Amino acid sequence: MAGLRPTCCSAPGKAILFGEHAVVYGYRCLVGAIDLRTTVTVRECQEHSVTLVAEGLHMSATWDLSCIEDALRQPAFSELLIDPPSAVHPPLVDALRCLAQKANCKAEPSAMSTGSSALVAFLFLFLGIFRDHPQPVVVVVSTRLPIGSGLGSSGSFAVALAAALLTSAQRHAKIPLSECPRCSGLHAAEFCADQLALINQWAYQSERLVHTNPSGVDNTCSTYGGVFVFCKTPQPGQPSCSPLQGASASTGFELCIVDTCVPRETKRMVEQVAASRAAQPGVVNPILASIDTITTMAARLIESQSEARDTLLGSLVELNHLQLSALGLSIDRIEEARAVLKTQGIPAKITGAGGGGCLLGVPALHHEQSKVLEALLNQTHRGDSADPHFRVFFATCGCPGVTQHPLQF
Ligand SMILES: Nc1ncnc2c1ncn2[C@@H]1O[C@H](COP(=O)(O)OP(=O)(O)O)[C@@H](O)[C@H]1O
Ligand SMILES: C[C@@](O)(CCOP(=O)(O)O)CC(=O)O
Repeated sequence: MAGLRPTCCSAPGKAILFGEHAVVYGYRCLVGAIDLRTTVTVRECQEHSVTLVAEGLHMSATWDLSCIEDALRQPAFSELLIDPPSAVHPPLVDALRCLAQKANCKAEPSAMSTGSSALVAFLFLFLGIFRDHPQPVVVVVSTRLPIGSGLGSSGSFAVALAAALLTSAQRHAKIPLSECPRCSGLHAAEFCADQLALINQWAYQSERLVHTNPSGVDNTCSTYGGVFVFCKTPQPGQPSCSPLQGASASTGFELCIVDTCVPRETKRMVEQVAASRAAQPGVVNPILASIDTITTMAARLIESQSEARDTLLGSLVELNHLQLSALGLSIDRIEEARAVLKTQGIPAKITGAGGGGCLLGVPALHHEQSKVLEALLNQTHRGDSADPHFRVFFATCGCPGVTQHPLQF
């Protein structure tokens, strides 16, 4: 068989402009890929082992290759790990968790709980893609995204990893880059439509392992890039995506992001909304439906060249935040940041799952203004001095999706 092809791929994070949580229930969501990317390199390993180095989590994990080969002979893997995947069955999840625990792991104790779902996702993708010919590899993951903050770090991790593993497995990948007829004419860094669909399919199932019930917006945005309206369809993993038209969508636009630096887990926040919806459907369902109305209005506004656009978008941002807050997704620190932003005339809303994480402000400020804002936020912060500080930064929205890069040796 062909040897392992050393590979480097990156995938962007995402910012949900409008529609988070509602998107889980089949409503629309407006999302853009941002220029903070996760990069994955895959290289052959000299030892008889498989190693994942997750730099952002300060964690590394190694399995002896024979341990992986033994696992692959178990029915949970040989029968339930299908290529390409369309489901993650509970016995497979249990078997992946069990194998994750067999890793020789080096990590700060604080990274262990965050890291465990990363290990399960990694094993799912590695075993699934290399299932017939597991090879000794070292996989290194680095990211410019804050992890667990609402900017889609897990989706970009899954997409960059799936792309890098599929590319490096070459012979095993269903559509090797060099042999795909649709690829002729594409830039070397690009993937063709079939490859993107395959990457997205693997990444979506990987996201299901981390989040249980993801809408699929994060992995789809990291795969395809751009700015688009996303909606789940009854076919799992086959969403409807309508790219935004107009100048802003094609050139991209800047977002002002405020990170509260309060960690939270998407899975838990999604479960919280599901519990409220089950307890109070008559209250929660109309909120979700009205989020959809705002999402549609915002998409039309961004496409328009209206002079009043920023002002109108600002009021939609404000309204959408109040809806998310009514769903119980805000916390004191988010409201504290919003109050400071308001004094500067910047409407801001939760982006992503909420409960901590990031806010996005409209319109974006100049870089110098953002430093003043960051200082102001940290000065007026009423919390304990041991609390992490607010961070203010920029992201360009509308960036390219998953990409291959030349490998630096
Ligand atoms: N760069 C990375 N390296 C390893 N694991 C990652 C990375 N980024 C994200 N993850 C995984 O994704 C989880 C965070 O997902 P989530 O709670 O959805 O936050 P986010 O909003 O950033 O996607 C982490 O706990 C970790 O398991
Ligand atoms: C809350 C949700 O709509 C977005 C979650 O985004 P993030 O994982 O917080 O980056 C969940 C989902 O779409 O699966």
